[in-house]
Amino acid sequence: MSVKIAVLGAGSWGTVLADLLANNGHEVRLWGNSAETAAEINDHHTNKHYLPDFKVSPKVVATLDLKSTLAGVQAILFVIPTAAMRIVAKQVAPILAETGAKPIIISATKGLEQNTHKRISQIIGDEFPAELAEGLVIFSGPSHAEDVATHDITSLTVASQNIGDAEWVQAIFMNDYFRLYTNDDMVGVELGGALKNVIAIGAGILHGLGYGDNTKAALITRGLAEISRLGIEMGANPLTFMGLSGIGDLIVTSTSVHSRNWRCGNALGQGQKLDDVLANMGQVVEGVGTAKAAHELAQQHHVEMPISESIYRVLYENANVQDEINKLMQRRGRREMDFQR
Ligand SMILES: NC(=O)C1=CN([C@@H]2O[C@H](COP(=O)(O)OP(=O)(O)OC[C@H]3O[C@@H](n4cnc5c(N)ncnc54)[C@H](OP(=O)(O)O)[C@@H]3O)[C@@H](O)[C@H]2O)C=CC1
Ligand SMILES: O=C(CO)COP(=O)(O)O
Repeated sequence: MSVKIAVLGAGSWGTVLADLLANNGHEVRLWGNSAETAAEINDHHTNKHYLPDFKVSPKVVATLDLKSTLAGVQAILFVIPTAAMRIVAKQVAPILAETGAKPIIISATKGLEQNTHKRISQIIGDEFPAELAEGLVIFSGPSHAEDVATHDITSLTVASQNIGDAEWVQAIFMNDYFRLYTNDDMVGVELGGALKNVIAIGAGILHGLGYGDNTKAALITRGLAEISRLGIEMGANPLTFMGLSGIGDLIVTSTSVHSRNWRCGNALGQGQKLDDVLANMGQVVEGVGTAKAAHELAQQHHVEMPISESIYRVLYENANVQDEINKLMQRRGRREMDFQR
């Protein structure tokens, strides 16, 4: 099966996924907002700012015009930062309405919207008619663009309320190094993908401070406990957090030098200022915005998320990291498997 697909977002993940789809035999248009990047991809088959050593398939066509990018496509893959999701969705929806096209919408974005705390599926639900939004497929799991670029074996989750749409997406992406599993738990898959970024900032902080492997394993495991606690309260299937979009993504993001969230935390642990770290990253660090949304959601749902709350205070209230670690260690003793509030 060969399909026509629009990939929206010419950053690191969008570029690698466009390349993978083109190599799978699909017709791919990669839309971005930078004329310079589009020219570089079309003329030199590189995107050096985002992926310095990567050669993009010459079959990927980079575009700047959204209307022509969307013409005749069977699927649209959003791969832009959470902060741009609603802005771009508002540009896409009227173009589809004008032509009556009904492509499958896919999102590989991981985050929660600032102020509303909405998941990506809820933003899509606000901006697109129900018949399109209901088939949305969420694409999530342990997958650094840098590793997929070198065809490292990678497994992900594709979640949809409409499992037939998830299976269609599974089929167009799978190849000998890329394996996808379907899931119908949108809440669990989306929350796992968003909230792990906050814990990954914490893992980076611990590394930057010189803590060892025991500490990092404790953070990851107790981080998963609090992600699960909020997720269960918000209607997720607890088992989803044991899957690729849960523990899988939490492990990769909390242990890899490729992770922007981990690198942000590492720099903070070494004493750098958040504003400087973000200015120097040159790429999105989703966990910073998500930490605020997680803090607000935890309060709203009366769920204890002590690690995420500490990271929130470090990021937004200039709290001292060592004081926060001490506070976490001095909490009263708990039962391990307590997923109640
Ligand atoms: N990188 C990875 O390994 C993975 C990333 N993800 C998720 O994918 C999403 C995108 O991440 P990633 O590709 O890494 O991000 P990058 O920071 O590498 O790139 C972001 C891209 O989005 C573009 N963009 C930003 N705002 C707009 C807008 N309003 N209109 C059009 N394009 C816009 C940027 O354009 P410009 O260059 O002009 O600023 C840039 O091309 C994030 O939610 C991330 O968590 C998920 C799994 C893996
Ligand atoms: O989600 C990711 C890997 O699965 C990418 O993580 P970072 O955004 O921290 O680089």
